[in-house]
Amino acid sequence: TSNRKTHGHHKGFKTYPLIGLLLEFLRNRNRFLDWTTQVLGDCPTNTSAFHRPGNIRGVITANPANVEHVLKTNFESYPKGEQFIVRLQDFLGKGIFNSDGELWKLQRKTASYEFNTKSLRIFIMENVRVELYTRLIPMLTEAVQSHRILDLQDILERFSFDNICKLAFNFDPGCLGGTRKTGTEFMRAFENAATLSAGRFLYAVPFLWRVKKALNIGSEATLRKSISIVHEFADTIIRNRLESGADNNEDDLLSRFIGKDENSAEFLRDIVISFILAGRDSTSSALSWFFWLLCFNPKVEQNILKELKEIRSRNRKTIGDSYSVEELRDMNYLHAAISEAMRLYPPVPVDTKACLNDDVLPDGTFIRKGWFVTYHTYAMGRMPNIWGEDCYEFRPERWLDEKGIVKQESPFRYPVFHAGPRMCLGKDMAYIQMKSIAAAVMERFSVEVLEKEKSGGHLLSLTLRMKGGLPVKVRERILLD
Ligand code: HEM
Repeated sequence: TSNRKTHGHHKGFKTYPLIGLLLEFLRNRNRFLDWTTQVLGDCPTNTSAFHRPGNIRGVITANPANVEHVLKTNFESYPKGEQFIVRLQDFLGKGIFNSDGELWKLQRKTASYEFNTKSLRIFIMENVRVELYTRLIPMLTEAVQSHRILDLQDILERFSFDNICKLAFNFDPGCLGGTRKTGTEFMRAFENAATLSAGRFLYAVPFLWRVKKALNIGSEATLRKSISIVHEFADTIIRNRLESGADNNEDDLLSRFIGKDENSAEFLRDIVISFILAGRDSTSSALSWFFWLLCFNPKVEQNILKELKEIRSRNRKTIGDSYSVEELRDMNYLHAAISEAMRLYPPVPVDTKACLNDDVLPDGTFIRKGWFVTYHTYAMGRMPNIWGEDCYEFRPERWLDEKGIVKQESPFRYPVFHAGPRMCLGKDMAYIQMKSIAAAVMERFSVEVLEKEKSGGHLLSLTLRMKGGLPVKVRERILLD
């Protein structure tokens, strides 16, 4: 770190006359997260202005007080904003993930009510159980027997895509080990639509995508095609459901939204797609990094296995039984280890809002109306003033109190699930899913990451994914209960 401080007197992002940050932006585009983490770490309040041509100006921050101000205290002044909404509109329409103001509030109200119902939790638990026992475990068992190398990230992405489609509109695409071709096609189209929409933020010339869209060429042509596949697919399910009229009483989110308000078929599609996007590859991202980190931390792995064993023996269970919600809740160490993995590798590493009024952030940084503000969750996990000098170490213990119970962390210091009125709705569901998968896999299999020193690079789309996937070999784990 002393080395970094000798770079010069200038703190923050360099600005060149005329071309702004363009040179540095282009040079560092592929290592955006680590570059910006280093710059913010060198700034006195971990906050810096950012400017690149096309009149893109804003503030990037890794400061908890600023995050609280933007996400909560002054929430009304920092919506998603036009820049965000315009780029994602073709794909997401007016869904919860891509709306502000009244439109957002309405969907949020229905959704937060439904996410707190017992019936939804039971539905989620059952979906996870079925996917684990009929797909994931058989697939890993087969890989043990055939010595096959697996891409664990791909498998986890398929798992969570199946899961979120069940939750959203009770459709099982069968992406993991299924034989349904249409399901996999839907997943691919969805992935392309998400990645290419996000790609609209990365143009060196910000509005080039509009030109390509108007001409329907290149990535914009692919995007249009992917979106139409996704939309047609969702429309068919929704039309059938609407036609079934009074019979429509399923446990999924679609039914819950049909039951609540008079929503048009198109709006229902927007709602469903937003939920699929929100719940799609965040848990798989978190778990991929979690399994990767475990390979460097065998002691943590042992501690998790010990905790699982205690829970099994307390509840007279053996390996092969599934865990209840209460048992999952008792897995404090596993919870801590997953939270710790997401501290270092947050599934949503940076997140941006628009600024509606001139304002001064709590640390004194001025921000002008029309600028953006980005809070940098990835950098925040690597700030010594938040987590201490050992912030680069993977240490689940930092999450536990003396009794071994998980401590609540301030969402402004750890905005992995966002914070304030727009905080993630799926947090509990995500932990249920991640803990169920981790427990079921770890007590049956040992996972060996291949080329573990080489892996660990990341790809940036809307979520943080591992470059080149996560190639692993699984072996049967013999545990003596
Ligand atoms: C480890 C897993 C997850 C992480 C780290 C995560 C993180 C986040 C973050 C950072 C946001 C804020 C995005 C923004 O508006 O700028 C968000 C929003 C949201 N998340 Fe999650 N999420 C996870 C899993 C899920 C799951 C499984 C669901 C299930 C459907 C879900 C549903 C949502 C919804 C609906 C929103 C939008 C809330 C709103 O705008 O009011 N999330 N999540």
